Amino acid sequence: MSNDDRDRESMEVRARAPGKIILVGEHAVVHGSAAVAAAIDLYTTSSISLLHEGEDGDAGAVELDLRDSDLVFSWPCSRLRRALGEVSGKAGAPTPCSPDELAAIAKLMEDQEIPEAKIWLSAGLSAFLYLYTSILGCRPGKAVVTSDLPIGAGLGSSAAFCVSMSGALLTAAGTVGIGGGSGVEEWELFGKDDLELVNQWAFQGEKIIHGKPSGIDNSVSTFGSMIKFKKGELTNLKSRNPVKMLITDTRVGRNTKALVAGVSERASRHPDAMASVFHAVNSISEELSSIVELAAEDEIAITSKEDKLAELMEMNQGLLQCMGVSHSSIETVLRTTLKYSLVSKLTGAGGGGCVLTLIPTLSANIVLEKVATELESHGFRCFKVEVGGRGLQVCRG
Ligand SMILES: Nc1ncnc2c1ncn2[C@@H]1O[C@H](COP(=O)(O)OP(=O)(O)O)[C@@H](O)[C@H]1O
Ligand SMILES: C[C@@](O)(CCOP(=O)(O)O)CC(=O)O
Ligand SMILES: [Mg+2]
Repeated sequence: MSNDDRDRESMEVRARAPGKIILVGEHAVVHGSAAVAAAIDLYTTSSISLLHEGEDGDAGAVELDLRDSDLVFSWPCSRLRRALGEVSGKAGAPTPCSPDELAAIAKLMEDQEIPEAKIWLSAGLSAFLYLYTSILGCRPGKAVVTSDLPIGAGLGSSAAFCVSMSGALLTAAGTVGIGGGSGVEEWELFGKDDLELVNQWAFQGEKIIHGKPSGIDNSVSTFGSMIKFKKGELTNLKSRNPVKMLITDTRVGRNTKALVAGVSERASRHPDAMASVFHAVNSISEELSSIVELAAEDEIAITSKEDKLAELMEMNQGLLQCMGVSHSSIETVLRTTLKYSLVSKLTGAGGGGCVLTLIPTLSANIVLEKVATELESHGFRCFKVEVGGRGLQVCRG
């Protein structure tokens, strides 16, 4: 074992990746339209510690500790090798998870006692096993995950999970680099090429969780800021006065994979009508991007920018209803905020989950308090987030 390998084994690597809001364009982005998303200051943090193989021939285990759920999962390395073969870990670009590999991972899930009420975790566990074994091989190690994000609520917890995990695993493997080792705990940023690589791995993880992701969530979680995203192409949107958003979590659980599949089914039943819907969403996203950029260059006044954003968000919400992804809880939030002349739209996959409400700069705090109180009286949870911040960050403990 080289000194570098020994150093890596004795060190814990932590990576944190933000959740996101989609301002406009969800679902349509899966079908090739543009969308606009921004990172938010709620993070998922993954840590990896590599462990030594036992002296007595015990190959050790791969452990995943999901702190927020109070659940620990463990797979003996010998069991992983039997199921997946002698995977040795991969330093470069990812190879997509093959159907055979996915079937083997599904079998490995059967060994775990996932509580019925938390069965949705199995998609995240499968993505973890794929990422861990593909990057590090079947060597022993321990991963710990914590998150500020509500899970399965439209704020991109699946992407933040895949990005932070890929970042931590690739750093532990020595594939992407940060200096580290100063003993002082501080978050560092990766270089562009390293971020690109992490993003490619995270996208493969998202595919296991979402089925057919557009890649917008993992991209904004990796690179941060506010972005326009279309067909895999990312444009950074400069934004001098970040928009202020109130987020309302309806607490109605839903699943992105099922909602994305539902929209695709509707599109195959009504191809022409849905193509027009996706086209309209594309125009909305393009217009919203231009307004954000003009405002960054002081070409339009802030109030005029906010009026335009509000109108475009309202139009996008109507089209999301056309796609069949709204929900009665979302409609309740829309009606409630409209009483205070505030515009809202669902964010993420919809079907429940979170709703965005644009907070104009000139709106009084008292209005914000009143609307939040009324929303919470319906059993919803409101919170304010900072929009457009940093993406993936890493620290060696
Ligand atoms: N911290 C986490 N630990 C384990 N699995 C997670 C975590 N965060 C997300 N996931 C996985 O992602 C799924 C939620 O993803 P998704 O339905 O896309 O909603 P969203 O990304 O909007 O939160 C969960 O059901 C789980 O499988
Ligand atoms: C519906 C979609 O546009 C966004 C899904 O976001 P979330 O997983 O609900 O946070 C799907 C995608 O773009 O991959
Ligand atoms: Mg998701």
